[in-house]
Amino acid sequence: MNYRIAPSILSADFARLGEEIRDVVAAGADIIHFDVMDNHYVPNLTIGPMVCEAIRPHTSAPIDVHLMVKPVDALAAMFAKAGADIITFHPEASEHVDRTLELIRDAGCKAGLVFNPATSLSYLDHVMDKIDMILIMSVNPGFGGQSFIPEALNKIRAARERIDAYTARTGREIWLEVDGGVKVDNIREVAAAGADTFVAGSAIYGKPDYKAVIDAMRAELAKAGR
Ligand SMILES: O=C(CO)[C@H](O)[C@H](O)COP(=O)(O)O
Repeated sequence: MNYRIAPSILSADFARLGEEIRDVVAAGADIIHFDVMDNHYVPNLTIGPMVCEAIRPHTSAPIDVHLMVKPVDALAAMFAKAGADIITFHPEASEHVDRTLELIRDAGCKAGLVFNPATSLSYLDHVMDKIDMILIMSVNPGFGGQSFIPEALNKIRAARERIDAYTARTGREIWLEVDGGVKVDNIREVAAAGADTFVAGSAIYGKPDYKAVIDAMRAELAKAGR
């Protein structure tokens, strides 16, 4: 299994964002996870396309933009222009999920749907061909540093079954990302349930030695048995 670790810059020092991004990539991160909150869809406010554009020259690692915004389409287009590689959004925040997925892909990015703890995976039923990543939230969106909701493991297993059936039929890979409360001490269980891409904010940026955390996560992943 090809595992990917995606530090969430939500927990980085925003006053030194470029340096924080270079540091986690030097420490072994595969992807930069970029949380966009609008104080409407979620009760918090973070960063927009201008910040994405500003950090783009600081790394060649993929920038994975998680849109916690409503409406979605205008901002998705702006992030594609600002240098995002992957753009995910919450299906219930879009009036036309299929259209938003197409908009993101037509702009040259990978597209994905995000599922809150209480959102049904049935949104996937008719759009698998237009999805490159599924993101399962293991916390309610809006804040870093929350505890992992154990029921998310069942949803990860269900998403993994859908992906494996789809890949067996089409040969096309879809990434399965998990976000919220992922730490060294639970990443192995999350991987065993079927995830291949792991967002971690406070677990990485909350410690002084990013490499030690990422190495410890990889050591746990090596034992996951998938
Ligand atoms: O999307 C998010 C919150 O909405 C964050 O990416 C997520 O919670 C990661 O933070 P942590 O690893 O500290 O839980």
